[in-house]
Amino acid sequence: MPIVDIRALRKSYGSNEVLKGIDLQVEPGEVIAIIGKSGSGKSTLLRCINGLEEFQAGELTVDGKPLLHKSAVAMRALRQRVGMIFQGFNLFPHLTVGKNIMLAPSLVKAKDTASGEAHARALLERVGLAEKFDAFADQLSGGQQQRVAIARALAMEPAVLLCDEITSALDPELVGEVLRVVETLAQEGMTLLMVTHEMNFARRVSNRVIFMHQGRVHEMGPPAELFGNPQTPELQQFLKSLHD
Ligand SMILES: Nc1ncnc2c1ncn2[C@@H]1O[C@H](COP(=O)(O)OP(=O)(O)OP(=O)(O)O)[C@@H](O)[C@H]1O
Repeated sequence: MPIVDIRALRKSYGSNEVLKGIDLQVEPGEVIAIIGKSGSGKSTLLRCINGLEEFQAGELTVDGKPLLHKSAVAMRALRQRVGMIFQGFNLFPHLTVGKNIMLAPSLVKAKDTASGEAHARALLERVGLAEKFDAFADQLSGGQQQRVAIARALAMEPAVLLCDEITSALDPELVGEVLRVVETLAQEGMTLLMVTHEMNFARRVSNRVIFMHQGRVHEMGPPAELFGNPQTPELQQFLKSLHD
């Protein structure tokens, strides 16, 4: 059963139809890179999957459960299954790294503070920041903050992790440390959907690449095919534009 199953999804902002019938099945453990020009609907698609945006038509299920905006209970359950990391890290700057992670709902619910703290420390270890538990979030580099954001998302033990241009706000020398963490998660079997401008990463780590154009999945395939032998003029032009 796919972890994410999207059928004929349509989403408009007023009269502007931004997603024009998306079909996508994401299998467990798959790593999917979503590429395309600005405005093609990449972020909107991710935001629909985690329930941040309502859609007008189509079906979307996560882990077999339909996403129904009318049911608050269903939406809460869904949010716990879908982790999302953004370009901005969205940490509380004046709280410690440990406190930031312990604010994740699953850790707030931990039986006692000690078990919540132990879990938070283990998550920090996974992103290579064990020694930063007591540091304040705003004292970390952008790359470190993004790794904390990843640790916080992992606290929910999500069925799928959505990444929306998570390295775009970073200085170039900090990109690698964040991508390495994501690559490790991929190797560990995490299901990942990433909107990214990091084409080398997409080529190397993803199982499938989706090229979005004007609100549609315009081309989709294994990275070697999509990058090596683009079929449509739109993708050819997009790939060429990256080198200009
Ligand atoms: N909250 C909103 N209200 C109205 N229109 C929106 C909203 N969010 C996005 N849009 C419009 O939807 C379209 C798709 O936007 P989206 O952010 O999904 O594209 P994108 O491919 O992720 O672009 P980028 O790479 O620049 O992030 C754009 O035309 C955008 O102007």
